[in-house]
Amino acid sequence: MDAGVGLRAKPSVWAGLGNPHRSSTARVPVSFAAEKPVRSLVLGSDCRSRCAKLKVSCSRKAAGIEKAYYSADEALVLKQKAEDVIPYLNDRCIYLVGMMGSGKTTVGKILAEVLGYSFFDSDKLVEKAVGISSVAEIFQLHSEAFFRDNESEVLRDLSSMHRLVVATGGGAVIRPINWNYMKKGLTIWLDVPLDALARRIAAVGTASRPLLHQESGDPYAKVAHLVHDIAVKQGHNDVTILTPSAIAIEALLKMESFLTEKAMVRN
Ligand SMILES: Nc1ncnc2c1ncn2[C@@H]1O[C@H](COP(=O)(O)OP(=O)(O)O)[C@@H](O)[C@H]1O
Ligand SMILES: O=C(O)C1=C[C@@H](OP(=O)(O)O)[C@@H](O)[C@H](O)C1
Repeated sequence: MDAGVGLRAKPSVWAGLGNPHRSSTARVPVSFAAEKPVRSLVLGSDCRSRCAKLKVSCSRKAAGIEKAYYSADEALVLKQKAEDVIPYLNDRCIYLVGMMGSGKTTVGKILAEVLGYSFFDSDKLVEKAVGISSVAEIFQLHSEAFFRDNESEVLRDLSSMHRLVVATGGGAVIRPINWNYMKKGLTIWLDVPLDALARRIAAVGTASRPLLHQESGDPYAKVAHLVHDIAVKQGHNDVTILTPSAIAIEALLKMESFLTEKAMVRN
């Protein structure tokens, strides 16, 4: 079942999902379908493809929130909001999508922690699947297409699982098939203005993000249109500077609002 939910954010407040080229109206593309629980999976098991195999156990693991400090007050709100949303989630997976540096990993770890979900970074799963330790090297030794093939395999396999928060790669939205996989859970788009993205990436360097590393000049010029294309299809939202925990709280609020609305429509 496909669905979407909208939110209007105050201009100075982080919102969520969508198009950085448009302003403060927010829209969260959310979709779901009933699934059977699966405890483990084989990633990239299709021998017809060029994708490698990887067995991933889906036991709960520490999310590892190294940098995402939040106050005791925020921790309380996070806990409370998570408790509100959990009954409506029905163990569905949560996928974070957004540009490189939009905070998918940082926010995803917080969400996983407070929801009691397992956190996965799809880039890391691709690295494991192909046995190469960085995305940059995968691009160098193979190609972007090879990386994308494996990314789709990973997302396909994750889509049969439950209780995961998945930080997808910035380019995962390029392939429509990936949206089909992500539709089985809730998809949250973190929309961050390009200048803020550029500042964050400049702070950490582009070595781990080969798409940006290859570019001279403004590294976002090449990929910004992708966000626009998806935003047109999915709606948009606005994000200004807020802490990762504030963003996680907002994401929980959006999920709750969407899921309770759906429950009311059904009843
Ligand atoms: N809300 C935020 N405010 C400021 N910096 C952030 C925020 N969220 C993430 N960051 C920083 O931006 C960089 C990229 O974040 P990350 O979570 O790795 O993004 P992604 O997984 O989308 O590539 C990291 O250095 C992270 O600490
Ligand atoms: O999907 C992509 O095109 C990629 C996303 C990046 O990850 P983040 O979105 O986590 O920064 C990084 O691994 C690399 O540049 C490839």
